[in-house]
Amino acid sequence: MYQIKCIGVLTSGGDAPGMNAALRAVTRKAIYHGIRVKAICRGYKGLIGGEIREFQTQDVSNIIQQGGTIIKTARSEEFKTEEGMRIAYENLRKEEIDALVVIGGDGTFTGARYFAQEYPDIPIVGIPGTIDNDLYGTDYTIGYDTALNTIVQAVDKIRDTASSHERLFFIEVMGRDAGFLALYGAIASGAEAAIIPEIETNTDQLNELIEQGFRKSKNSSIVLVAESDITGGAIGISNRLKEKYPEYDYRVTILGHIQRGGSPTANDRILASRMGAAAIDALLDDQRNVMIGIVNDEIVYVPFNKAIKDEKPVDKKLMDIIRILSI
Ligand SMILES: Nc1ncnc2c1ncn2[C@@H]1O[C@H](COP(=O)(O)OP(=O)(O)O)[C@@H](O)[C@H]1O
Ligand SMILES: O=P(O)(O)OC[C@H]1O[C@](O)(COP(=O)(O)O)[C@@H](O)[C@@H]1O
Ligand SMILES: [Mg+2]
Repeated sequence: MYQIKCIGVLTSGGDAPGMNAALRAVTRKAIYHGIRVKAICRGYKGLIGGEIREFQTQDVSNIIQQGGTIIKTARSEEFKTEEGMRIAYENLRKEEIDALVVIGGDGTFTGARYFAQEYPDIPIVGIPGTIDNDLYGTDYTIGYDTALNTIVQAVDKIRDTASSHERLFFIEVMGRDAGFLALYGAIASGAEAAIIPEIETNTDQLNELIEQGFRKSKNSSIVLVAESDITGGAIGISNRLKEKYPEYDYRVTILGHIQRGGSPTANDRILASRMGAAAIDALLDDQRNVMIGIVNDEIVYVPFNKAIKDEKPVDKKLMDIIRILSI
């Protein structure tokens, strides 16, 4: 069996609270096992650019509570090319890195999978770091819980104005093409509805809300809308409302990047610590091209192709909960 002597670690794609906690766990667990650690700055972009430096245990001191990622992140078009991948591989060889831990989302794992096909001698393990929670094979991704809590805090504040002015608010949350933040954010904030891309009857959802529920017993309403071309986002939905029901006094709030920042919650720190340690265990166990997942509180290994390609289902019954609890 080939023994891993040095790993590279990078964060890639959108930053997520808890990425630093994962970086800390990967670094310390590797060093604990006598493996050297090299941090690659700015994701695949920095791998191509050779932005690589060795980390000691003190390099990850005092970061468990910090949002963002101290080793920076980036989205790299060059890594999608043959030439970009070749340069990346040469840099790994030059640095004597013989395995890679990538912390990111579906795009990061797609890149890792193609890279592994081209250069199979470098085992890669992925850690799911994205607020979107859109990866199959894991109940949670790092950053999702923090983003959800940020959404709830923001909606609580907006509700003050909604109820004082007796207004309807459409609040857009992130998620790319996934509705987890909108759906669970709606339940946790007591919103009257969630409009998510996984349920394609958005017009019906809007009509149902307005005709059956809205303003029967309340003078204000909050609707969480997942960003997506399918939903049209909060602006798209509100434009449709304006056409059909011009009498409503409504406002649109797009929460935007506040959802990506801030100190990670205890849950995200624990998840990141467990997943970071598990990534090193996986490499020691000769695993390759797998994402670390968590299912029913147990660590699992999910092949990259499954994590990326398989649809992660949302529990549509939760829409009923929102509807029933907002009568
Ligand atoms: N098809 C691909 N081939 C090679 N690399 C890819 C591919 N898709 C994504 N990547 C790499 O992964 C990076 C991060 O992906 P992105 O979708 O931006 O974020 P996330 O990993 O958070 O989903 C991209 O900037 C690119 O460098
Ligand atoms: O910050 P950017 O580059 O505008 O990207 C916004 C996108 O990144 C996210 O915040 C996180 O997505 P990823 O984790 O896939 O990068 C999405 O919810 C959002 O659509
Ligand atoms: Mg993604």
